Amino acid sequence: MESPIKINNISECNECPDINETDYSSIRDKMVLVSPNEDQYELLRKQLLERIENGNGEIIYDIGQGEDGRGLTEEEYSASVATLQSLVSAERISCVELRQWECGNGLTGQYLLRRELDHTDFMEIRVAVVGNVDAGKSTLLGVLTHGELDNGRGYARQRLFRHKHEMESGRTSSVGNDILGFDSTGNVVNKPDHGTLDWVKICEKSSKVITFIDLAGHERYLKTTVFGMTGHAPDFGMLMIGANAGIVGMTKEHLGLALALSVPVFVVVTKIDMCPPNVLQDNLKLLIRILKSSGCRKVPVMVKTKDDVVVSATNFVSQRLCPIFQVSNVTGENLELLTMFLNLLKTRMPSQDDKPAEFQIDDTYSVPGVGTVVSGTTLQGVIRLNDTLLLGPDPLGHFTPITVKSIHRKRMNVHEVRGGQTASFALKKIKRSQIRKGMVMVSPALNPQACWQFEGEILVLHHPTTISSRYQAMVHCGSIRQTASILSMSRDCLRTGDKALVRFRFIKHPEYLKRGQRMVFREGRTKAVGNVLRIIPATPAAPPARPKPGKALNRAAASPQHATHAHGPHSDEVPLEADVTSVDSPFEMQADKRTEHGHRGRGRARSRRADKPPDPATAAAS
Ligand SMILES: Nc1nc2c(ncn2[C@@H]2O[C@H](COP(=O)(O)OP(=O)(O)OP(=O)(O)O)[C@@H](O)[C@H]2O)c(=O)[nH]1
Repeated sequence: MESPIKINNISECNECPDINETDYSSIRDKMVLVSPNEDQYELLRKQLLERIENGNGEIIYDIGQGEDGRGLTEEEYSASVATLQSLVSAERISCVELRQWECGNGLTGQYLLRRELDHTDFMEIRVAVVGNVDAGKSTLLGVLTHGELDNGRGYARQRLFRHKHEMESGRTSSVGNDILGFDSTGNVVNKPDHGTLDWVKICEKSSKVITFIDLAGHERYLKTTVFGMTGHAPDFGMLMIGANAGIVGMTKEHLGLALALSVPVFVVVTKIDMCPPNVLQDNLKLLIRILKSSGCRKVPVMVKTKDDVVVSATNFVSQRLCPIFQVSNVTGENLELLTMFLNLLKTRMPSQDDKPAEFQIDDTYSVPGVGTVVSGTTLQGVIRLNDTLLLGPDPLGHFTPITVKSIHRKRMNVHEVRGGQTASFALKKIKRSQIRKGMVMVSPALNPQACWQFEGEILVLHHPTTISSRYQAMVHCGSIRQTASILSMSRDCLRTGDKALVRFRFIKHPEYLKRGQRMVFREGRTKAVGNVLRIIPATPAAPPARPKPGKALNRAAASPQHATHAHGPHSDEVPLEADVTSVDSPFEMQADKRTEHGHRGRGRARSRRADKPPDPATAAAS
């Protein structure tokens, strides 16, 4: 079948590297693969290995595609496949046919080439799962990871809930992780034993592991959901929509969040087994209209066949494409298409091994027999056992040398971890209370600097009235989640749709930020998104002096409208650091109150979290 989107030549695919040093022009012709001479065979081999290296261990290889648009005869096609198989046979690379179709009078095809990794290594893709309450998020993850269908009454999700109140209410409240492993030929390796999954076994058998970041659908837990989207560095977002409920509640909010953070999104419409066809069609029409609207500017693609899966997975990294799946967790309809798509996803985060190491902390633990453990994402570089990194910033903006005692990836003991991979580190000689989410561990070569203040360019997506100086809201940036107040801005006030250059100041402690990072600034339904443009480094140990009241501040004091947005104990002056740290932001307290239920639950049930890192025994052994 002809696919709706055309890929004419493999060199147009995103994973194809720039070919610079070696001249591969003599093997570009599709006929070379049919019967290469010795030199051409060697060039083909070299090019293939280079492409796999640049593709982080896997590529999709096209056979029979050329400018004449004619494909190959059956004999030529078989000969090409035989050459390809011979090329990979000596290299521990698997070769699996993805699709074959007629093109002109001939045949063309696509093959997945994936490097077989040793049992301690695997590719890692993170998928944030978002969508309104009851869209079927936890159920789909239960079905995908445990291989058993749902009964439509909450059977499959039971395995994923982490807290007693979640079991009782059927609602997810925390950020949870579930994994789905694929071997080098694309088969799912998850094999639950009495309903539970052994993560280490899955990772050992996998060449690729998808980590689902299961986020809460209820508005009450939005703060946690935003944290999941920013702090867990997802490669992709999976937006779930219940077929008969359609686009309701938080669906648009979650889609907007993914767009704001430039996370490519695919949509999964669930419950098609229980939805009247006309309702499904109406909801799909609305979804397509929203995706195509000027706010989203996506190209929706209905995924109905394996061909559609391959085409959409190959073009997905472009961010414009938005594949839409229609599935049932009860009958299993179309779940094989979704699984195949997940198998073909590629990480968006290159490992950048040559750069100094950088790791952002998204959680901390105290594990009996092991000590303090931090979990998070390696943003760049390589971190090895016994490496000494700088941990910080502490409340004074200092960074402390810290030694990595053991490393776990998905609960599996490893010797090193690289950019794009999540990990947990056991640390020597530090108390858990000295570490908080949002801190980093970086190579001393980076000479890290903490900042109280930074400038960002922001776009206000929604605010009921006007935002002016001294307005306070929560800044989400990577795993940083802290209330910041606006010190000054390039405009008098900001309304929905306005863009401005804004200077922020954190109210509790300094943070480690980097230029170019995406940020979300939100409080309740108010939301602004943007980029960090300039960091104003703090002088360690000396809290910043009281800022001089500037133009914007005087204006704020003069205008009653501005004054309504000024929060904190001193409404017409920016308080000293000591003042603000002693009084929590009313907004943060408000937000905390909203998530109180979830937080209490998290505290109580922390030891039962599925993503809790080490099993004390194994970690201690390392
Ligand atoms: N008939 C049918 N029922 C489904 C399907 N998917 C989920 N359900 C049911 O829908 C209900 C809600 O599913 P959940 O997985 O808890 O929804 P959720 O999106 O995770 O909800 P939150 O955790 O609160 O965000 C459960 O009773 C599921 O059994 C489906 O494809 N078909």
